[in-house]
Amino acid sequence: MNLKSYGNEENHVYQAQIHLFKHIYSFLSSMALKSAVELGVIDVIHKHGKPMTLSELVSSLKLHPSKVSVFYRFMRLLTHNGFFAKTTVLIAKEDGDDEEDEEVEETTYALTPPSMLLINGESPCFTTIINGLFHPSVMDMWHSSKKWFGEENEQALYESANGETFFNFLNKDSEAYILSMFQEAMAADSQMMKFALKDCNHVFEGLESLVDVAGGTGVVSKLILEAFPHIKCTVLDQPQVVANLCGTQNLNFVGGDMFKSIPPADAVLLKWVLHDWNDELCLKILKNCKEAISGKGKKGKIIIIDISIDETSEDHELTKLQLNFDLVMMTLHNGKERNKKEWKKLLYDAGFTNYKITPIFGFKSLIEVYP
Ligand SMILES: C[S@@+](CC[C@H](N)C(=O)[O-])C[C@H]1O[C@@H](n2cnc3c(N)ncnc32)[C@H](O)[C@@H]1O
Repeated sequence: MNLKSYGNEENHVYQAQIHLFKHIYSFLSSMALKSAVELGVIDVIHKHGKPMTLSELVSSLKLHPSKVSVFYRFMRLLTHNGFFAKTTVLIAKEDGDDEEDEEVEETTYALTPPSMLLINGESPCFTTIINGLFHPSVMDMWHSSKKWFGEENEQALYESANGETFFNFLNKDSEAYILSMFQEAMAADSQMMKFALKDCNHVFEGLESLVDVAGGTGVVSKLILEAFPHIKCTVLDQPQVVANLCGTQNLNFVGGDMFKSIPPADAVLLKWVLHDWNDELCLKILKNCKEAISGKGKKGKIIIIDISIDETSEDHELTKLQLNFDLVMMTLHNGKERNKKEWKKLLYDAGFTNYKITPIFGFKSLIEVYP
């Protein structure tokens, strides 16, 4: 089978080349975004409080004056990709004589909603996800993928390439900043819950207690408590994650191991947790969750927030993002994003009898599970 079997029309060949090159070159868009974050372009425009001209940006960012034209082209791609919005303004140009100053047209760059998610100090801020995903150990592992595909073991690509698991790398003392960077990235995503909570209030109504399993620094629990202050929330995570965290009257941090046991409650929340693990380990977690809610009989519930891949969706870009997430989970720690059929099997295998999947968190879904 070759291109000729599709006919010789030029259009086919050109379209094929465009498709191919789009994918080969797509990493440049990611890299340009990473550089924009590193340079501080987004923070500088945010602090300026209004759109900035190219020369204002070059001077605020302390770029070398010889880089003005390359910086313009860099901003051109990022603007095309939707991270900056361009407007033209008239700026008075002083010409030194007594005559009225001449006005010249200049382009200014403003932030857009996607770049506003990358402002340091604002909430949510996703720069830590960029720093984490583009860490050299994560980027470089891809050079070992051929070796990895030839190996019999069950190591993730990250471990095969770097000689240690991704979670070990996060937990290493010498890399403490990496663990806090990861926790910050998770916390940023959790902040997004505040936009969706109103759509899923019904899920938390009537609950007296909730365990946020692998709940990190407790951002989601705190948001739930803002809406439902009477719920007794327990955040269970690894001892080193919760060691220095202070609870409140209704928020309790517990260091433990979700594979061993989970404190009892009316409901268990698993946000962005099951996608980290293979089916065998997810079954262990889910069975412990089932045990934790057993005191509530048929009324206990598990609330899962994770991706449910929909390959039939007409939103091709959304599905692509979900499939990209699946590769991140697969290569970093043998986790996986699941489609509807895979969720059904996993939940029934864990002994649950009833569940409902609702896509309400952008690319993620709310999955309500009952015994
Ligand atoms: C992807 S993060 C999700 C954090 C949080 N649920 C959120 O959405 O922000 C996964 C979490 O699992 C925690 N974790 C890993 N192994 C664990 C274990 N055996 N018991 C409890 N928590 C664990 C990690 O420390 C991390 O906080």
